[in-house]
Amino acid sequence: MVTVVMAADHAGFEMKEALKTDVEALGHRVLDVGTDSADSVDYPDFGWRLAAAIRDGRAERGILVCGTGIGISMAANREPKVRAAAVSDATSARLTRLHNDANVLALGARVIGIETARDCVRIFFETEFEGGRHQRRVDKLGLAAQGDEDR
Ligand SMILES: O=C(CO)[C@H](O)[C@H](O)[C@H](O)COP(=O)(O)O
Repeated sequence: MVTVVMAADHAGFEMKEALKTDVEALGHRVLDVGTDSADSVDYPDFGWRLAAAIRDGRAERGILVCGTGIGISMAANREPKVRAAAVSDATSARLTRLHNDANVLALGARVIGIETARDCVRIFFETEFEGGRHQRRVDKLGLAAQGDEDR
């Protein structure tokens, strides 16, 4: 069992509410940091709230929902401890666990339906990180951009 922090903007509110029961049915604890209605809000505020919970150790995993999953994951990924993947299909949900050790799943309520979202959530929690060559690459994700200035 892990604690899963969940956050959404107004576009993702309804999907976040629906997915809470899925997360609990998988045996995890939900920490809901809003939003709490379909009233219009700014997605960065909720991406940041989720990121703070991961940063402070109040949650090990997270789920984000906005219209596309993109804006809210961009905001959360400002925190180095967050590896949020915006995903629209089961294969991406599986591969982002296997290869990226994603700790946050970001979904788009205006892009996918609830059944696809449910599949992504289940696979996200069922799939273990593969490690090996992927560990070196994941370690680099925690660093500021750097490298060869000549190219
Ligand atoms: O952040 C987004 C795009 O990546 C989300 O889709 C937002 O939910 C969207 O921008 C909100 O738009 P709205 O017109 O204010 O509902």
